[in-house]
Amino acid sequence: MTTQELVAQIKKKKSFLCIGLDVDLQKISTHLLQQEDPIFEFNKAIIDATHHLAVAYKPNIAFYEAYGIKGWQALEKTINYLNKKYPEIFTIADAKRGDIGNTSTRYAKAFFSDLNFDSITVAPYMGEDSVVPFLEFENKHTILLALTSNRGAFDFQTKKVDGEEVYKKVLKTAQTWKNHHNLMYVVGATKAEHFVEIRKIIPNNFILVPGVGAQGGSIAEVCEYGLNENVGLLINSARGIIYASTEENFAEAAAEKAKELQQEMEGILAKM
Ligand SMILES: O=C(O)c1cc(=O)[nH]c(=O)n1[C@@H]1O[C@H](COP(=O)(O)O)[C@@H](O)[C@H]1O
Repeated sequence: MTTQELVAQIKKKKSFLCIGLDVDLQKISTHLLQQEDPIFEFNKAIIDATHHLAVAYKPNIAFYEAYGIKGWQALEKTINYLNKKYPEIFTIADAKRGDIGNTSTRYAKAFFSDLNFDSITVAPYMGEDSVVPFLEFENKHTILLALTSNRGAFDFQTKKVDGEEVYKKVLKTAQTWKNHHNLMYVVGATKAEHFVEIRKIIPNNFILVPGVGAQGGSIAEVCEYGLNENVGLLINSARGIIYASTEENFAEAAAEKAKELQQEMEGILAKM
């Protein structure tokens, strides 16, 4: 998917909501456990109930790998379902990969060619040659971790090297890489006060913002300095939406929660 197509979808739906599909069999409605593939049935119900309110879905791969081959099959069915039934949706494989170039090439093949995701999250720690194999794919997007939502973000990312925070170095350096227009970045919603500085370095790139809902981040605070003229934000919530109810009405409850967030976003977009 091109960035222009993503922006068009955001404007049409008046939403920049990304729903995290982080499925935990211990949290889903027990009636689904009798199904042959409860993970996929859960995702399908959530997607069908919320696709008009969200522009992106982000399955975190850990939640599938944790169930072995069955989890991987459920992931494959989920991405195939999204691509076939809702091709306008932007899909994110939250895999946080990155290795020596030869190995990153295989990760890129797995998520872009085989599974056909539009994007993947990648850790920048191993540097340029670990990221470029992802960037080489036309109309696929590499979402580089910059300033993450967790407490550990302060262990390395905000430490200064030569007078500058490491996460700022990541943002600046990655902008010099080949095909850097295929880059998006992750900045946690819990780090809203950093968006002024971040937008000075990357005024144009999309930023994936996890951490609203269960982690306590605020959409309004992120938007105050995070928006750009193309909107430029994808705000993700997983647990806050998909476990709004753990009963049989889980999909309707997820849709209600997603609608709340979409309406907040619509109000913000109306003021742009
Ligand atoms: O890359 C991510 O998506 C990510 C980066 C980050 O800094 N913080 C973060 O929470 N995430 C992911 O975003 C999702 C957040 O889920 P909830 O806290 O349930 O909304 C999880 O899949 C996390 O792994």
